[in-house]
Formats: sequence, structure tokens, C-alpha cells
Amino acid sequence: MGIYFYNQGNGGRYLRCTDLSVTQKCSLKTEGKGTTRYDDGRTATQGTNSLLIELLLILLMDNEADAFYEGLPKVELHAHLNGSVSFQTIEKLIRRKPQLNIEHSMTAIGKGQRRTLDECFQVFKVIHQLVDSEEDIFMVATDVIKEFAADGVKYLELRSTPREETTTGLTKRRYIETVIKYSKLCTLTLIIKRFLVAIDRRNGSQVAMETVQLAEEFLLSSDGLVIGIDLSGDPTVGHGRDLLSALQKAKDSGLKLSLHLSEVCFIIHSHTNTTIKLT
Ligand SMILES: CC(C)=CCNc1ncnc2c1ncn2[C@@H]1O[C@H](COP(=O)(O)O)[C@@H](O)[C@H]1O
Repeated sequence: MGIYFYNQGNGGRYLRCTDLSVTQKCSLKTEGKGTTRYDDGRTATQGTNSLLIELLLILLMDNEADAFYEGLPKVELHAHLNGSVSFQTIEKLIRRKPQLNIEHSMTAIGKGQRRTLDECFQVFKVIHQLVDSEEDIFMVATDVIKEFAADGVKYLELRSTPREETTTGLTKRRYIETVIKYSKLCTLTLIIKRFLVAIDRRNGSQVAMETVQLAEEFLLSSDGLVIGIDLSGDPTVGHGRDLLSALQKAKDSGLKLSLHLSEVCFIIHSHTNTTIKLT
């Protein structure tokens, strides 16, 4: 941990502490002979030693808060596999495929950055380029599950859209098997894992029906890991009613449904207004 003073042009003296393990910075400002304040305006005790001690206490408290929040048992009910890939895992994927010339900025939306809906979905397309083989999927699924477990998640519902990739020989069936492989292997991790097979609405009703058939097979053969269907994808593409028969089939066979629907505003004309009813 590094602690040092520095002066700024405005006459304020700052005491800065850098804890590399949490990459966190705190500063205190001494206003001439007057009060010493923390960044958030609270008054600090005078005297260098007291300042150092207070600063250390703040760091400890922040670390404790992190530990407290991590330790809280949580349920994660909405994790898209390829939407949950951490910076570290992306780093490994980028190193595996340097020929793609993909940079981190293309695979994530930074804090405070604004993106159009279309741009958000472009990010997934880039990640899909990086995750296109069984090895990639296994690594991503393993990392994502471990990271959720480390964050205190005790029940995890992962969802992902099975893809086939001719270049790597990946099939949709192998995709699902690979995603759930780590869940079957890791009995040590104290986390309950469930998997939803996702339908990307842009692929239309035929693919939706095939996806449901595949999910039905896994519902019966995956020892309770595969429990349902997720309908997701760009909400501006296609219409939910076109997928209704596939969703009804899923429901009839005992698959649970999780649906992204009506997330964007459309002008609904009376003759196109449809009630989606899944009984
Ligand atoms: C604007 C935005 C990104 C909102 C997030 N909300 C979402 N709405 C609909 N579909 C989604 C969303 N996040 C992820 N997905 C789906 O999850 C996929 C990525 O995860 P996976 O490849 O299925 O493993 C995306 O291609 C998309 O089909």
C-alpha cells in the first residue's frame, strides 16, 4: 500500500493512498490552516499521524464493505452467458484469436458510456466471434460460474443461445452439452446451477421450434440442469407472436419460460394488437 502527500495548484494538500489490491484511491484536503476534509466533504482529524490512521481506516472499511457485499448470499436470475464474460476472460479469448484484431473496447460498454440499442447488440456479435469453439465455450462457462460463485451467488440461472459454427465443427447440441459440462463436473462449488436454452428472436419461428425440441431432450437428460427456455435477442426484430407456437410447445412439455417481450415502443395498430396467452 502506498501513502503519500502531494500539493495541488489550488493550495490544497492531498494525502493519497493507493491500495493496488483494490485499486482504490482516497484523498484528504487540508484547507490552509483550517479544516482538513475528505473528498466527500467530511471533516478529518488534524495531524499527519491521525490523517494516516483515518485514511487507513477508510480503506479498511471500504474493503470490509466489499467483503460484506461479496459474502451476502445472492440469486442470479438473469445471466446471459456471453453477456457475463469478464474482462479477464475476454483477455484470454483475444490472446487465443489475435487474427481477429478485436480490442476490449469492442466487447464491453464502459461505465457511463452511451450506446444505441443496435450498438449494444453489435457487442454480442463481436463476443460470438471470440467464442466459437467447444474449448472457448467451456472456458467461458467455467469462468462465469466461478466468478458468480466468488461474488456470493448461491443460485445461478444461466441462459445461452446454442450456435453452430461450421469452421470449428460446433453443433447446437454440443454447445449445450459444453455449457453444462462444467456444472456437472464441479461438485465442490457451493452454487446451484440451472440452465435456460435461449431462442434468439431474430432467427425466426423454425429455429425457435428446433431450439425447443433440443431443450426438451435436455430437460429429460441433464439431471435437472436444463429447466427452461429463454426468449431474447434484439427486441426490434420480428414479433413475439410468430414464436408463440414454439413457446406453447415448450410450456406443454414442462419447460419453464423466461421471456424478453415488449421492451421497445411500437405504434400498435388495432388490427396488429395481439394478446400473447400461454396457458
Ligand atoms: C440493450 C441490451 C444489450 C439489453 C440487455 N438485454 C437483452 N435483451 C435481449 N436479449 C439479450 C439481452 N442481453 C443479452 N441478450 C441475448 O443474449 C445473447 C448473448 O448471450 P448468449 O450468446 O445467448 O450466451 C445476445 O446475442 C442476445 O440474444
